[in-house]
Amino acid sequence: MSPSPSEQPEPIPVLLLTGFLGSGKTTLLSDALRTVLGPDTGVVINEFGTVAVDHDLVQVGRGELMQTTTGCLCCHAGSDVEESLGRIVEAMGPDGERRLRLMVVETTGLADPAPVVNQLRAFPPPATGRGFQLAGVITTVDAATALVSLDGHLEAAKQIAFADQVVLTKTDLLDADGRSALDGLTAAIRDLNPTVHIHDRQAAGFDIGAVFTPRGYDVAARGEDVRDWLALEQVLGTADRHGPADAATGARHARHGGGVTSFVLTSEATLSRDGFYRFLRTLQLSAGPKLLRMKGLVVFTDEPDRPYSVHQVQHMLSMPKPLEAWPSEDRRSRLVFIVEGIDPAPLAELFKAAAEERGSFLDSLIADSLGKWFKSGKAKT
Ligand SMILES: Nc1nc2c(ncn2[C@@H]2O[C@H](COP(=O)(O)OP(=O)(O)OP(=O)(O)O)[C@@H](O)[C@H]2O)c(=O)[nH]1
Repeated sequence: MSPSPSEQPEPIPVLLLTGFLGSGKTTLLSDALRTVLGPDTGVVINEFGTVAVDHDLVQVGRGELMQTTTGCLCCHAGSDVEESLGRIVEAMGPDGERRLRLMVVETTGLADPAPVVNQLRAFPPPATGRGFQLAGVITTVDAATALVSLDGHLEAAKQIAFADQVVLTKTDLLDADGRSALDGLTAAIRDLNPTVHIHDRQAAGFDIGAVFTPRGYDVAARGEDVRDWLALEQVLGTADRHGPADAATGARHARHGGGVTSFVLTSEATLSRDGFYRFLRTLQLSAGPKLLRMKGLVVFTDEPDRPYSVHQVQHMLSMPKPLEAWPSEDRRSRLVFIVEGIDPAPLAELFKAAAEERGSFLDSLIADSLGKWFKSGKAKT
């Protein structure tokens, strides 16, 4: 028999953390875990590719409180969110459910929030135990690239429309032109979501605790578009909108972004540092807006005991940064790419040549690859 409402314990609040590719979700979450979220917070991280990297970049040592899912949550919302949250509760042991204060679910940068929000709102009260309740949607917005992302990707707009808290990131990277464009970006956010709270991650008074405080999530406060999208999702269900994976590369052909694919490049062998830097430079010079996101861990031959994290978001490349230690047993170099119209095969060749530092071969490949990328039938002009 279900417990009566007066006996029903408080559900575990769930915060949804979303935001377009590379907008700073994992960085914000890591900071929150370090500063304001205690050991009573469970975390589910969903990644687009087949190889999880964010899990390694968040924090070492969260053990059973961390679950990673690959494949896109918005395509498998039903099973994945509930199962992952349930696994965390289970792993905490008999007393775990009572001790959990909060769950945070980080989606992929390409996730459509509508099916995930629908799912989180629809969890029925459990026959026993606490169950889960959506307690807020936090969306990170990259001040340096958001206007371009909003232009080409409906998901970026939907992520803002569903938020009750928007966190503007990377305002520290803006030059004078970027600063003056900031008013335009704020206006675009307000157009999509007039009542959202907007925080600047880099402002002196930024209150990360307030952003990660569970609250009620009121769909009625989010506007008509959000209500329509939620209703539409209920009709459409969670059909696989990313399409089948390519058998050879594991690349997935997404219908979300019209030709967005993901693939991963790995190397068991350590990489030549010079070769890898040339590989990065080539990417930055040639891929342009076709490269939506690249991230991963690499290990260099001259420093085999320490991995480096590497990030590129559209044209913005962050140089590799050393991590203090290996975050897991997996000691391969691995790079996850999310691209729109780049053929993975020449990129894989280029990466291999870089790893081996085949100098002149690398140079000839660079020239070849550029040609292949831009001649590719899949490439957009
Ligand atoms: N300068 C600066 N860099 C930032 C800021 N926030 C994030 N970054 C950097 O932006 C890059 C991407 O950050 P992530 O936190 O991995 O972004 P993400 O949204 O989790 O990325 P995906 O999960 O791939 O969509 C990393 O190199 C971060 O260090 C910020 O406020 N300022």
